[in-house]
Amino acid sequence: MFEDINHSGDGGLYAELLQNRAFQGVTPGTSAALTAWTAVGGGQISVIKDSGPVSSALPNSLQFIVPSTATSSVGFKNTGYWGMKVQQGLTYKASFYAKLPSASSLSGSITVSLVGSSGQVLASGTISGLTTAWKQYQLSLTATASGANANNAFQLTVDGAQNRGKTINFSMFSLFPPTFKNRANGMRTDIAQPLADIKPSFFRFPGGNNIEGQSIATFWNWTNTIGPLVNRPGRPGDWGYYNTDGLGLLEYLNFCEDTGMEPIMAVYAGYSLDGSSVPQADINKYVQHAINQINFVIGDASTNQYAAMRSQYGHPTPFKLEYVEIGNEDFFREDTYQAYRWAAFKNGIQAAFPQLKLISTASYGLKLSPAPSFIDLHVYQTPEWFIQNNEIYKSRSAYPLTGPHILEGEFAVTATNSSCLYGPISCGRLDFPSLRGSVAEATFMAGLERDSNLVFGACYAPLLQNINSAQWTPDLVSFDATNTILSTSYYVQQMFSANRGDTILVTTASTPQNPLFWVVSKNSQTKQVFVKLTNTGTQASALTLNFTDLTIGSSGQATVLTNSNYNAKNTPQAPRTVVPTTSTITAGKQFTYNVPAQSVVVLALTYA
Ligand SMILES: [NH3+][C@H]1C[C@H](O)[C@@H](O)[C@@H]1CO
Repeated sequence: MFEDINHSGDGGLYAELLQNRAFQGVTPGTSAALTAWTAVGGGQISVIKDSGPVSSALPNSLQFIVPSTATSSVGFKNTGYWGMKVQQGLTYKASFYAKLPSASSLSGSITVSLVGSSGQVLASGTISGLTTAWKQYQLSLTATASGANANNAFQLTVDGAQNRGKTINFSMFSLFPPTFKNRANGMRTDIAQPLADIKPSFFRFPGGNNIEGQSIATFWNWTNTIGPLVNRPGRPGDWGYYNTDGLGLLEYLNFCEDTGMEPIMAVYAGYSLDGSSVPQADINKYVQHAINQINFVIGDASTNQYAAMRSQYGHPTPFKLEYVEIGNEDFFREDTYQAYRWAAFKNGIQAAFPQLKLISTASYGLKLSPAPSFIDLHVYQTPEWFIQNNEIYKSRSAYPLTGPHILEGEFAVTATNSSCLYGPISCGRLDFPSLRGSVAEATFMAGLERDSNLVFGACYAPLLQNINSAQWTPDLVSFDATNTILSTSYYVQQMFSANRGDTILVTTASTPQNPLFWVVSKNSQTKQVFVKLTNTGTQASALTLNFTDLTIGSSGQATVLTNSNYNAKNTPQAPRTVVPTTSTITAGKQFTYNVPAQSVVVLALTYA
C-alpha cells in the first residue's frame, strides 16, 4: 500500500534528488521558499513570482544575481532531501530551465557540478547559450568520486568577475541518479528493489489519506500528475508537505509493470479530510473524473482522449487493472457515502467498465445500494489483538462468502498499549516494527491466508518512511539519503509473499493453535508445499507434521525470523539486528520440526 506519507514519494521512492526543485507551493520572498537552496560565493538568490514564468503550472522562479563586487566563482546549490548520495562511476541526469532578463547576456558558461561536504568536485559539466527566453538545459554528470557521506550538493556557478550585477532566472531543476529499470522520471533503486523482492501481487495507491485532500479543492487530481514535469503544479499533500506530483499516475503504473504488481487504484470519492463531502448535485462531475482516470489506465487510445494521453506519454497498450477502490476510509462520512457517493461511483464506473471489481471503503455491514462485492478493511492494533483475532474472518455467519470479499488494505502493529494505538512513542507507539509485532502480524496473516476464499488481498501500511520526516511510525521500510533499513515486518511480508501456494491445505491438530499458529498451502505449478508457522511464545515447541494425502520430499528449506530479544528491531543504528536465516531440514510424510521461540517460520517442502 503506497501513499506519499513520511516523504515516501518525494524524497523517497521517487528518485528525484533535489528538494524544492520547482518552488511549488512556496511563498516568494520568504526564507522557507528557499528550502534546500543556499547561495555559494556570495551569490544572491531569492524566489520570485515570475512575471513571465516557465509555465502556468510553475509560477515561481529562482532569481540569481551576481554581486556587483564579485571577484570569483559565485552561484547556489541544492542539498537534496536531508542530503543526497553521490556514487563514483554513476551518471546523474541534470536539467533546469533558465532565462536572462531582456537585453542582457551572460559572459562565459554556467558550471554545473556535484560537490562533496567539503566542497570537493565529484562531477562537473558546463552549459552555455542562455537567452532571454526560457530554455531547458540538460547534461549528464558522471561522478569521478563518491561523496564521503550524504552531505553532497548540486551546484551551479558562474564567473563572478565577468558577470558582476547580472541576473538569471531559473526554474524546474531536476537531478536523477540511475533509476530502477532505468525508467525516466523513475524510482530509487535501493528502495524499489527491496519492494520488488517481496514479489508483491498488487500495489494499492495513491492513498490512503493522500488521495482525499485536506479540502475538496486539493484532492489528488490525477490530471495534474501526468505529462511533462514543467506542467505539473503539485499540490499540498495530506501529510504536511507539498507533493511535487513528479511521481504521478503513469509513474505508478510503470512501477507496477516493472515489478509485476497489478494496481489496486483508488479514485477520489468526494470526501476530504476536513470532513467535507462533494454535494450530491456535483458528484457526477467527480464520477466522470474517475472514469477518465480509468480510461487513462485501460481505455482504447484510438477512441478515448484520456487513453490517447497514455499512448502519447509512452504506453499505447492498456495497463492491467482489475480492482478500483472508491475513496479511502469513507467510514468517516458514511452518511454521504451511503446516501449517494457510493452509488454514484459504483453505478457510473460499473456501467462504463462492467469488468472492474469496485471496492467499498465504508464499514463492513453498512447497508449500501448496490451492495458492494469487495471491501477494504483497515486495522492498526497491538500484538495481542492480532494474535487473538487471527481467525477474525473464519465465521461464515459473521462473514458470509456471499457478502463482500475483503482486502485488508492496511494493517500493522502500531503500539504495545491498546489505549494508545496512535499516540507518541512515550505511551507505547512503535518507532520501528518489533519482532513481537511482526510475529503477531504473521499470525494474523496466516489466518487471512486460511480464509483466502474470503480475503483476496492484504498489505501492510504505511510502506515507507524517510527517517528525517516521519509523520507515521512504524513503517515497513525506512531510509535516509544513503541507507535503507528493512524491518522485521518487511521480512514477514517477504517470507509470506514470496512463498505462495494456490491451494490452502486443511489441517487438523492434536492440540489447538496457540502459542503455535500455522497455515499450509500447496503450489500446484511448482509442486511445493508451504508451511507458514509462528511461535508467539517464549519457548521453542516441537511440531509433528503428518501429511496424509501428499508424498512429501525427504528434505526441505526452513526460513526463520527470530531473536532472543522479543522486542528486537531493525533500526538505522542497527539495521540488521533481525534477519531471516535459511537452512535445510529433514522432511517427509511425517516429521517433527522444532519451532523456535518467538519466531516466524516458512517451511518450503516438495511433493510428488
Ligand atoms: N490513518 C491511516 C489510514 C489512512 O488510510 C492512511 O493514510 C493512514 C496511514 O496509513
